[in-house]
Amino acid sequence: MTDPAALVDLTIESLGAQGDGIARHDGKGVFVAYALPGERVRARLSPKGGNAFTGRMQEIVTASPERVVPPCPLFARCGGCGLQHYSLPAYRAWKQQQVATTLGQRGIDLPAGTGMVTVEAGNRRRAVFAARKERGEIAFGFHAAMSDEIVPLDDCLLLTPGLSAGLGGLRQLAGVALAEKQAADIHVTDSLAGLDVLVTTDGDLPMGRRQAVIAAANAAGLARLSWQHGRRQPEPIVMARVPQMRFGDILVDLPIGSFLQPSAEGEAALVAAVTTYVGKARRIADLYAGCGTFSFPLAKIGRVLAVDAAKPAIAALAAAVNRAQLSGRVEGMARDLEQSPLPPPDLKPFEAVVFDPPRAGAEMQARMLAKSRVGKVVAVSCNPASFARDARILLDAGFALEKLAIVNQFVWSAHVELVALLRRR
Ligand SMILES: C[S@@+](CC[C@H](N)C(=O)[O-])C[C@H]1O[C@@H](n2cnc3c(N)ncnc32)[C@H](O)[C@@H]1O
Repeated sequence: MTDPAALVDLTIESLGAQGDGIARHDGKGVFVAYALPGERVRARLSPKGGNAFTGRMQEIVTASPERVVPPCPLFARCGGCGLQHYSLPAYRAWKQQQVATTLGQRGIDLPAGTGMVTVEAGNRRRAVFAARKERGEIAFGFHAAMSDEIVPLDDCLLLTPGLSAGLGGLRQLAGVALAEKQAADIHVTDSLAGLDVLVTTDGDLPMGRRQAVIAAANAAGLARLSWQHGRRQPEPIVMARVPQMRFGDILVDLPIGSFLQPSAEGEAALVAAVTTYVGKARRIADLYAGCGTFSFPLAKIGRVLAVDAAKPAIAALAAAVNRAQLSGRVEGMARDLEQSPLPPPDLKPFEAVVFDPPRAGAEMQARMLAKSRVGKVVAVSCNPASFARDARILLDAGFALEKLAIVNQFVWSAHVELVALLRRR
């Protein structure tokens, strides 16, 4: 049996779903972060639980020809990116292969012509930063990989220019907002009106610090600053301008902490695939609609019912509908689709149904769609595994997977987004 602290030489056979190199040792899998397929590496083992080891890489004995110099000096310290050391063509081919393998495990083949759109770095318009105050000093940046350590950040290649330019002001804000030993997550969206910031932490913002926080938010030019203690209602602290986004031609006021696709370019690619796949339809249901990312572009095709569990998102969508005098064209409905998926009678009016659930997928709704007479389903997913499970339900009910588009909008990470057209045969 291997001494778990032993140094061993390993040959990396493949990359796992999280982007770690995978080797075998003593009949067990070894996961080695930052190692690439084909490489020979020297690693120190530690048990990972189950039938696996973690291998901490000590040396690259033989490097892959696909290994490149990571563009960011913080790479492998900062947990924000996992795959900057892989050449772009190899990285893209691996992502496409990941989707093919995950679907293959459910007996689903990639349709002919499946392509991938890649979003360039420098377009991430949403990010969550970590901040903590220790001995009067503020640490502000991203967490190190699988660690509480905060890697300080002056710039980041992933972020939009607006987010990058805001980093100094956000650090100053965290410095005056947090008490000694207090930690916070700082959620930032680069909206059309400027930065929309939500601080989530384990306490209220006390009166004694409030004026300094308001001054720091104004000095940083934030559009809005909100504060959330645990899971309580977020409280707006500063509202200089209403943070808005444009979906199709329609301006929507963003609710505090609401979902938004991570980049405008990724969103445009998803919207293009969704509207093309829907094609012609008089009535469309947009399930897991958020604030209307797809609903408003789809409203140019047909009448849209937009459904989401988040009441603030549906209220924001409804307000935008009223302002744009789109009532009759787009209707919002707040509903939990996991607890109460739309049943076949409610699905009857729709010629096309779009769904874009969180990572867990839309299993209950897929079961209802399988029993319904809806002819066209367009599935958007950030998790190929739950997509494959839900698609299998539809395929078993007589749908065919006609088209698939992969959107690589999580640059230098192992994540992918995809859009699929399933049509009832
Ligand atoms: C991946 S986001 C997609 C949102 C929107 N389609 C977009 O592109 O901006 C998933 C959405 O599902 C909603 N959601 C999560 N759980 C839900 C549930 N059980 N029922 C209905 N909606 C849910 C979230 O509020 C969120 O808006």
